[in-house]
Amino acid sequence: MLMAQLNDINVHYVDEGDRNGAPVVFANSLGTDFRLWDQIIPLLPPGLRLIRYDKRGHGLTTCPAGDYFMGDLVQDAARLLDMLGVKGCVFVGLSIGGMIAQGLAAERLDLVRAMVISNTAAKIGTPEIWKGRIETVRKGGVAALEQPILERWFSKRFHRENAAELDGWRNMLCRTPAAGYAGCSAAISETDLFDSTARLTLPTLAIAGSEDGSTPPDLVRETADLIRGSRFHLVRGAGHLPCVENPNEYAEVLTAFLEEVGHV
Ligand SMILES: O=C(O)CCC(=O)CC(=O)O
Repeated sequence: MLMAQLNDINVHYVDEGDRNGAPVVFANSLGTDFRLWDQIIPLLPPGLRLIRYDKRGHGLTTCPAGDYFMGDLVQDAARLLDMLGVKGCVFVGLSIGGMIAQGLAAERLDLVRAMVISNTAAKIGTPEIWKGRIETVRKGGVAALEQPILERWFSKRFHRENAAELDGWRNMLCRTPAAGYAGCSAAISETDLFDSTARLTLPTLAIAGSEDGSTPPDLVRETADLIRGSRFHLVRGAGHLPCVENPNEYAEVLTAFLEEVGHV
């Protein structure tokens, strides 16, 4: 097991593929760990260095008590990449992971040469929505929000046709520590990246899912439109986690982007 000892936390990560290859880094969504990308990794071209990690409060990474800030999450990513000696990666972030991507690109362009912002936005939800979710989770655990979250994460078709896999994602979600889910929710609640993202000029691919109940396509497109020259791809029939619902299409569009930016 790989654990990186950073400032105040230990981060669980995996560093696979070609250690001398061009680096691609993956950041997960709220309530998921780095297994989110399990189906994508084997579909990517050979020769890449593929790094995935569990953000604070998730997976095997330390789960501090209290509210987190987006700055903490961005610093964690930067410290991990510094520790691994990574420069000029393509950073792929989904939902809160996509917020981390935007924050990291704004602060550390030496680390990120291009980004994929998937099912995310410069601002997600409202402080009122997040306050309600945080209170519920701190009282009743993540399981108290399980049903509506799974409805936002996956299309109706996936719910109908993939009962066993859905159960696995439900388990991952419900086993997320309440403190980690609430801490990251507090970070999202306080985050509005509109101004800093509008100043970004790095190559960017935005991906949305047509059935996404958390970050609907229009919201993702609005953020993509802030970044000059960005591309937008809609995965039809998928919810908030298109890398799970349609890994082939997701890997295909990601590979095309990696080729376009000269990373493969
Ligand atoms: O998934 C995230 O990282 C945050 C967006 C969200 O609202 C997730 C959900 O629908 O529960």
